[in-house]
Amino acid sequence: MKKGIIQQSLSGFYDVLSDNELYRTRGRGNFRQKKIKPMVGDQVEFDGQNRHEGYLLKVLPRKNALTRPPIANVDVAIVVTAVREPIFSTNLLDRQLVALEAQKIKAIIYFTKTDLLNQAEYDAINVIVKGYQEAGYAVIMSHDPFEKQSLVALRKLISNQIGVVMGQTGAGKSTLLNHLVPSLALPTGVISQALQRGKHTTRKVSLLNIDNSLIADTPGFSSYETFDMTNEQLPLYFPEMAEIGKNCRFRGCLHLKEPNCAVKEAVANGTIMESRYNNYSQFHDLIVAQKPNYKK
Ligand SMILES: Nc1nc2c(ncn2[C@@H]2O[C@H](COP(=O)(O)OP(=O)(O)OP(=O)(O)O)[C@@H](O)[C@H]2O)c(=O)[nH]1
Ligand SMILES: [Zn+2]
Repeated sequence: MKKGIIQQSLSGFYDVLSDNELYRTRGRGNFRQKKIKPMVGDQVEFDGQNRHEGYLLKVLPRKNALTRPPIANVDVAIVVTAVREPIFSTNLLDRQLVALEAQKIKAIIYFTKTDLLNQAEYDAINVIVKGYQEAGYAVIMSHDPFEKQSLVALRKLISNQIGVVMGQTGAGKSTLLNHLVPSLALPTGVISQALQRGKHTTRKVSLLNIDNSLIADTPGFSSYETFDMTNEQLPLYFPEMAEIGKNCRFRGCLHLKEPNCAVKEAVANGTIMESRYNNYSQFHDLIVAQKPNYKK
């Protein structure tokens, strides 16, 4: 019996990385009965020899799991966010950040396509960048999106961890990974001018060796609808609101209609970004309307 990590999953096969070797395995028959669905990032026990098909014997307990992209046991996520092509939306960014907070995954926001902006547009995005930094997020943005300094900063933030690159299709996830490690030579797509979005060039989740880290490239999405949480949990997943919300008059304040709400005050005086608050309130209503209501 060996131990390893699922590096990729393809039509019923799981490639397991163990001591720098890859082993091709299949799930044991009883996985299906037990409703065990192995995921990339799973720590597993398996039987196998090189160049022979082996068997996954056991999936070890997960510390976390994302549904979109599907991956388990992630320490850090690089949220690749294009400032245009596809159009930038704080709403989509906040949806991803909430999903990451819920799974206790550290987020790094990496802006791409800044080379397509004029100075005034760049300055406008920079205000948003400052807002996210003040909310506690690591943000990487520069005029030249893949300049050395940005890549060095990113390397430091992901060093020695298991990570995932996520974001809209066409945002530049594979392009970023190719800049980090040119020998990867991952295929990259084109942006459809008509749809102003990418064409799903990356089709599977797979972990790649990047320096001393394992980072997954993942297929992009065009919308992000995952809210696996209750409306009471949601405010905890906006870290700046969770912090300031300690001063609200009511415990469990949802920062909506309650009086003496410290969060609403902070929005009014500009300490909390208005866009974050508006997104929060929209997500809150979406979760309440979600049927059946998600219960932990
Ligand atoms: N000008 C400019 N083009 C970029 C930048 N980043 C990516 N691109 C281009 O945008 C297109 C899409 O990039 P990809 O790296 O394939 O995007 P992706 O996020 O991996 O897309 P999916 O695999 O579909 O999820 C390619 O033509 C890239 O060359 C950038 O910072 N500036
Ligand atoms: Zn409040």
